[in-house]
Amino acid sequence: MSSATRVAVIGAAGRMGSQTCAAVEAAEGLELVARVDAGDDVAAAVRDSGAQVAVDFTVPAVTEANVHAALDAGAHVVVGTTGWDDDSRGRVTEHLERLAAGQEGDGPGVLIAPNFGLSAVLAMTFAAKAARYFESAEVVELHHPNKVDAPSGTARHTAAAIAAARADAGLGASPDATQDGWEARGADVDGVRVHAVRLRGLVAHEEILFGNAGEQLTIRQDSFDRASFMPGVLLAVREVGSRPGLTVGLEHVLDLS
Ligand SMILES: NC(=O)C1=CN([C@@H]2O[C@H](COP(=O)(O)OP(=O)(O)OC[C@H]3O[C@@H](n4cnc5c(N)ncnc54)[C@H](O)[C@@H]3O)[C@@H](O)[C@H]2O)C=CC1
Ligand SMILES: O=C(O)C1=N[C@H](C(=O)O)C[C@H](O)C1
Repeated sequence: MSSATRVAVIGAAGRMGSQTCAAVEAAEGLELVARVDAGDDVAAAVRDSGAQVAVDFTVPAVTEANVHAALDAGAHVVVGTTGWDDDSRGRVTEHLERLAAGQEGDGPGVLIAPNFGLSAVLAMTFAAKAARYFESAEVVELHHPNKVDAPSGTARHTAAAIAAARADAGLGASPDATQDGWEARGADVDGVRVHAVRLRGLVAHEEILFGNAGEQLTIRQDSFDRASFMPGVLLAVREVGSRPGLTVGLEHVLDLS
């Protein structure tokens, strides 16, 4: 029997899922054992294939249920799908704790990464470091028009990290004299304005803008091709089994946090 890590991909027919299947098939030490998509029984597919790691690239409405099903089927889980919040992450943590309590040794791991692209992870890390030094901060995310959610998971994660850094530094709200037309000022994510562009030709891009009197810092990253996400996905697949509990963000795996 092969000693390769057995991997199931959920959302296998989608843009990210199909690339992930190809990347797993081409990767040394990994074996693709299940392609799962809408209409399939996730728990049965993961259990029957003997998958050790399940990767979820589906849609926000179903990703949490898929994670619980894959955990119950005995797999570690890597998640790239967006739509997670404190409540859904909390339920996964409780599930992981229940599973760990019922077994010897370390329990399973779940790694949720809003973005697997190195340029995006670095941009978020740099933005979190820069945030304390600037009076103003805003985020612009730009994506292909087939994307179903806005703002992007990456932009939410970026804005939350900026907001936390600003709070730690004792900064208040960014200056903003707007009285009318708030709908044009983007979404409010933890007090940081986030703007979403949907444009044919784009894949996934983010610009983080910081301003002080007389100066500006712009951090920009571009994923021109979904191939850019694959090294991060494969790294997560290889690492998740040695990280019991819930990890949020590839920055922790890359030692950037
Ligand atoms: N973390 C990251 O680096 C990245 C995350 N994403 C996120 O990944 C998710 C998927 O993106 P795309 O692949 O572009 O979407 P997509 O729409 O191309 O693919 C989604 C797939 O999920 C399937 N699906 C729907 N319900 C299902 C269910 N109940 N069980 C199994 N499969 C189901 C669909 O049939 C489809 O094949 C989105 O949330 C997106 O924001 C996308 C790119 C990178
Ligand atoms: O839907 C996408 O395409 C992407 N989704 C993720 C997000 O919402 O941040 C990651 C990346 O931006 C591509």
